[in-house]
Amino acid sequence: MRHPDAPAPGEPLGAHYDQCFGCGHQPGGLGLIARAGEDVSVTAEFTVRSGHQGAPGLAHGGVLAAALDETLGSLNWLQRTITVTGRLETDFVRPVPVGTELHLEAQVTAVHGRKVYCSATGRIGAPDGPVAVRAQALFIEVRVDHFIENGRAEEIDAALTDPDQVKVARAFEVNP
Ligand SMILES: CCCCCCCCCCCCCC(=O)SCCNC(=O)CCNC(=O)[C@H](O)C(C)(C)COP(=O)(O)OP(=O)(O)OC[C@H]1O[C@@H](n2cnc3c(N)ncnc32)[C@H](O)[C@@H]1OP(=O)(O)O
Repeated sequence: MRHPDAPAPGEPLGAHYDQCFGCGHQPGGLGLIARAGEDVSVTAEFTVRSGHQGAPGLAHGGVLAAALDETLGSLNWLQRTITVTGRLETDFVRPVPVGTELHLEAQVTAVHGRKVYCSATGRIGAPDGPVAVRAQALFIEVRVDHFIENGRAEEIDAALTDPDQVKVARAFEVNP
């Protein structure tokens, strides 16, 4: 399951796309930073900012689901495949105040053909802090054509001519 050329445990994974809401450099994004873990697992952190609020002083549930989704999506780096979220089931266990550093971890639990089953947890304040959110997810392996055929032409054209982006696509897809 873990690809032999996967980043070593502890290695930062970087952004799969600079404009990504989760891991890219978007001013209103999550700014989530993920690292490779042991086997097929990752850890990640993101700090809840005022622009992430739903109720006063608390993180929006959709933002927390996005953080889980992004962390789960980072598992792509360890498998060297491209997968997208097919199903994401989320448990919101505790409210998460603005200013919280959320510590996330995710792992692959099973693979059946193109289907990758995985789970994730987000904890408040520390890797062993109280559990705030949990997710069970199904990711489906796709080819790079999934993006080329479905993405807006403007961004696709820019991505395909960006050497850094092409390098990322190659790092995910062993047989492009
Ligand atoms: C230039 C590129 C750079 C690299 C970019 C990296 C990006 C990384 C991004 C990471 C960012 C973070 C992550 C994000 O935010 S990813 C963004 C959010 N996700 C999406 O946009 C995905 C939208 N959905 C689709 O495109 C299609 O539905 C997919 C591709 C998922 C499947 O359609 P496809 O036609 O291909 O396959 P299939 O329908 O034959 O299904 C195949 C199998 O899967 C099973 N199944 C499917 N759905 C479900 C479900 N909901 N529950 C249970 N099972 C489900 C299905 O029964 C079948 O099983 P079986 O019959 O074989 O047993």
